Amino acid sequence: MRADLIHPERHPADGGTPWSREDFEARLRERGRAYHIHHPYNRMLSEGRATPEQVRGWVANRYYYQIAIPIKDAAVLSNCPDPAVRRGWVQRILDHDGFEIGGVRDAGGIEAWLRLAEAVGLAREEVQDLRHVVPGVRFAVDAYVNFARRAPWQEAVCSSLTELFAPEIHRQRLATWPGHYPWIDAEGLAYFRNRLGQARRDVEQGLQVTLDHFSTRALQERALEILQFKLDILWSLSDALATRYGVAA
Ligand SMILES: O=C(O)c1cc(C(=O)O)c2c(n1)C(=O)C(=O)c1cc(C(=O)O)[nH]c1-2
Repeated sequence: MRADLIHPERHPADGGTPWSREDFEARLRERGRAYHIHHPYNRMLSEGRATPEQVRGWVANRYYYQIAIPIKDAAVLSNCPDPAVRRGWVQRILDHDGFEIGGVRDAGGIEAWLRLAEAVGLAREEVQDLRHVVPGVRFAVDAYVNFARRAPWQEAVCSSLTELFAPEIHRQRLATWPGHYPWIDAEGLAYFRNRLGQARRDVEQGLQVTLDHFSTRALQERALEILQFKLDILWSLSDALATRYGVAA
């Protein structure tokens, strides 16, 4: 992990005039230009140039990210002393792990991802035992979880803000995959549909915490670095997939 991400004291205490909330948010959103939606592996997937093996490789490897997310969110909770923030944040764990409360049952995002895996022709067992997960994906995802464990909780919250850009990539899959990949059972795409609403709610909370906490110019610049670190994690994950499965020109 980059030393400056775990040692905030290496940044100057006063980096100048703080940006307004609107300006700061606009700068965070502007980082979407480096989102993995622009990675060649994702472009291949969304433009219909992926083989079944390349689709399956992506789904099986992304499962490792899916199962890491609630562990990451539990790390945020464990570092956060504010019950009001925890009350909102705990919902993320339920979103992914599912729940059964008062007769209401939701199978959760990990189960939805396994259904996606089956829809693309993978057996649950070969996804759950992680046999397809390549080292670069493991390292990238583990870096995210480790950052959330060790950083102040507000920084871990900030690192989740790639979710600002996630609804667009989910919408892109919903719009393009059925036409390009008719061999995938459309029911398997439910994960992406479910995330549209969940990500919007997540982003509201994550953005609130970030805009409140990173209030000096030096902190705001640090927030941008943290977001870039997370963008790099997702980009590296796709790089590792491209190395393993190739990218069609
Ligand atoms: O499919 C994607 O491209 C994508 C990206 C991201 C992201 O930007 O981190 C998330 C998700 N999906 C996702 O489904 C999800 O639940 C999620 C949680 C988080 C997070 O950092 O807490 N990111 C993402």
